[in-house]
Amino acid sequence: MEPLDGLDDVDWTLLSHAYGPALDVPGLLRRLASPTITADELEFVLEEFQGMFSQLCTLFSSTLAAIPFFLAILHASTTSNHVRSQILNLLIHAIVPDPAPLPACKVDIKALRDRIHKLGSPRFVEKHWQERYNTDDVPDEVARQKHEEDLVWRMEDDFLRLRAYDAIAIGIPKYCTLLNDSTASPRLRAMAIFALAWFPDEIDAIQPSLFDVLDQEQIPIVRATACIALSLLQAPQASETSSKRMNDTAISRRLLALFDENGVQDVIRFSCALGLAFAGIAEEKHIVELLRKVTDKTYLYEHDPRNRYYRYSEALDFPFVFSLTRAAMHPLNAIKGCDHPYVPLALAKALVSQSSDVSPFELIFTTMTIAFDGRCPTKMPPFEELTELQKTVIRALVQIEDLTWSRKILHKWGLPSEPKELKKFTQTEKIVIIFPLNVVVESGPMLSFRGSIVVRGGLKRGLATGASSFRIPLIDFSKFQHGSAEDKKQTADKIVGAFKESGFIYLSNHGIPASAVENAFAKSTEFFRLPSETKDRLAWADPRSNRGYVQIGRERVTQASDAAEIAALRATAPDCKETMEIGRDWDSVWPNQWPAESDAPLFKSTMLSFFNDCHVLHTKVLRAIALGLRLDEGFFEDKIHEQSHNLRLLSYPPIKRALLDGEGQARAGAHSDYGTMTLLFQDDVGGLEAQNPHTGQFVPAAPIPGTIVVNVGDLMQRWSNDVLRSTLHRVVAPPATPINANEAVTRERKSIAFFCNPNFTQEIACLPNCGAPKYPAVSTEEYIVGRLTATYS
Ligand SMILES: O=C(O)CCC(=O)C(=O)O
Ligand SMILES: [Fe+2]
Repeated sequence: MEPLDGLDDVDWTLLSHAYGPALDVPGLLRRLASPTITADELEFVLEEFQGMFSQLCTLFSSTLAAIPFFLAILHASTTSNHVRSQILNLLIHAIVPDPAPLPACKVDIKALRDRIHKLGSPRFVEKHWQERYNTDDVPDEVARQKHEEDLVWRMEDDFLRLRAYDAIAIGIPKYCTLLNDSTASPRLRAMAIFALAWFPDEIDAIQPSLFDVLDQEQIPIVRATACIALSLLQAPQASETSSKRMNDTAISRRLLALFDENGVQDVIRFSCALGLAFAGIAEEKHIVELLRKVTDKTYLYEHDPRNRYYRYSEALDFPFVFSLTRAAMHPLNAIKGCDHPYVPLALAKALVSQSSDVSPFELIFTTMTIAFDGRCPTKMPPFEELTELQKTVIRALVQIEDLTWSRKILHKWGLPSEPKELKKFTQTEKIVIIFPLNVVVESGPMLSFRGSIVVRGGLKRGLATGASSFRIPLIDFSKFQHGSAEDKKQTADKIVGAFKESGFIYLSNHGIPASAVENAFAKSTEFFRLPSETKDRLAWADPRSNRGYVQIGRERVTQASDAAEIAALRATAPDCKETMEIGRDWDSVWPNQWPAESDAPLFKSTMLSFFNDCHVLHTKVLRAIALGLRLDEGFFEDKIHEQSHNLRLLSYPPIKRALLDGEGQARAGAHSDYGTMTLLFQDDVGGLEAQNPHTGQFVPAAPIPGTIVVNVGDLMQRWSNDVLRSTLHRVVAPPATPINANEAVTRERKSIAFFCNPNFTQEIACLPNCGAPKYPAVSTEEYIVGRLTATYS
């Protein structure tokens, strides 16, 4: 049979993908099946499919229709190894939006089947209607039908995912035969193993094939991939009771034995440790193995896909992980310092010696979390009341040069972020870091704590594998506000799709008049031109208020020319910017800090009106998010109406190029925002960049006139159970203009950010339709105040 028999029997005009009707799908499939496809053409075709099918993490009718043809091409003898690997990658991304080596990333097929089954049960629609409207009445026929349509629409994603899952599962025997097909490349074998990991219901059929890989495979990374796949296969689905014992399964026994095998390669030992951590049965030696990867940049360096990222290449790296370090970090996060004190100590040591490739921000967070046994005290006790472990960790923090973007974390723990203040807190004039346990991870810990770690919670940031392109889509919001019902749903899906994938969108036709934005920028510019003394009188004073003028970077930096002075300034003030923070104006406790009307005419009224415009737009975007998550459109309304937002005017002064050339220097270092979402208005200078979570690369979010950049914040990521992504971003300097033979100056930049928050008393517990909760519920206040207090000190 030709692989594409039947392609023309499908009416592709009736089907759609992310970019509209699926008319181009048959042509692309033909090109993919052609044995003479060129490398460039293949790259194009794959990128198209990637975008259409999995870019938005949403399934489309054409995805389903294309699956049998993908399987046929996979089977065809004329298909190259490379195309086969790529097909496997596409197929798995269609059913597992974020395939990473974590049980939490599995699709919960059992729950999916249950949900769909329930919809068909007698009188389900009526019962659901009665619950929804809290009534004992019976819906009339029109109401019933409308409710049923609505339910079906809400479950469309579930239907498609389950059908896609079943369609892709048909290929399992084929994926298994690839494992000992002598013509299959190592990369293809690794991809086939990766594909097999997502079908726990078929574990009986798959396990023997993967055990064969452990016995016979020669290439270490392929064997290592099998270790991870096996542990994922046996990890319980979220809806199953986690009491399923995994310490005495054939798989766990295999991994335990392999870990200890003489002469086994590091990458296999590491993968066994990861697998045992999933199973909740990691012992100290396994934890140490994971710790080693986090604290030693060079360990397994050559195996880390992050260091050898080739798009669509046949390079042999882990199909599962984007970064081995991040994979290792995840189980470590669940450890308690009282059980395993060597873990936070080793992490603190890595922080000070900069021997980890994890950002200080994340490393501090994890180190502190572990040192405080997973709890963040509501009030930091006096230093002398802390445990020795906690003292050592905090003393280590004093040694870190750049704490700028770690302020949020330090404040969360009630610690001052100024190095001087922090030093004072530790009461040691001369800071000597003592690592009392002489933590040398390489040679194993000095203490012998026995215990296991349980993998809890989810993935902080995506570890999606494979070649995923990063787009910040431009979305026409008028289609949501004024379009047909269908337009509205599609726009909501696009927004949610993009928030799942990149966490960033551009919004055009957003409804805030251009004149309002222009006025806000004009008044902001006038404000920052005021003399320093005038601005200083409005100084930001209290973190709970989070209102007022903040001068962080200091204009001094731009004038400094003496090398020693520059170095000193760099150490203390890497971010060169000043800001003005404005909150809701009717707060009885925390008044805004307004300049006198005579100093800044119309500043207050302009900003208050802009605050309101932004609040209104943010409620509309949240309506779109609600729809896109298949919630009631008004779901968020009563959770956000108190307007606990923060309007921030930003001004980045012109700066000599040399000052921004140093390593890590940026106008604003990489960070994520902490609220639900941020509306960002920027001038035409540029410099904003968002991090592609798949590759770690920063991608410019260049200014597009008339649009607003909207990004998801940490609180929304947590609220949505990691379904929506809070993406790291930063501001770098655009090209500089030479001012003389030796020096160049970068233009000044203005931006306005509107940070949106829920009501402070709102409980943030996993939203409906977002999977099994990974995080305990917290109130907004509990979550944010620690971070809000931290904005600047
Ligand atoms: O100035 C910008 O464009 C971004 C500022 C930002 O990301 C922030 O203040 O959180
Ligand atoms: Fe930001």
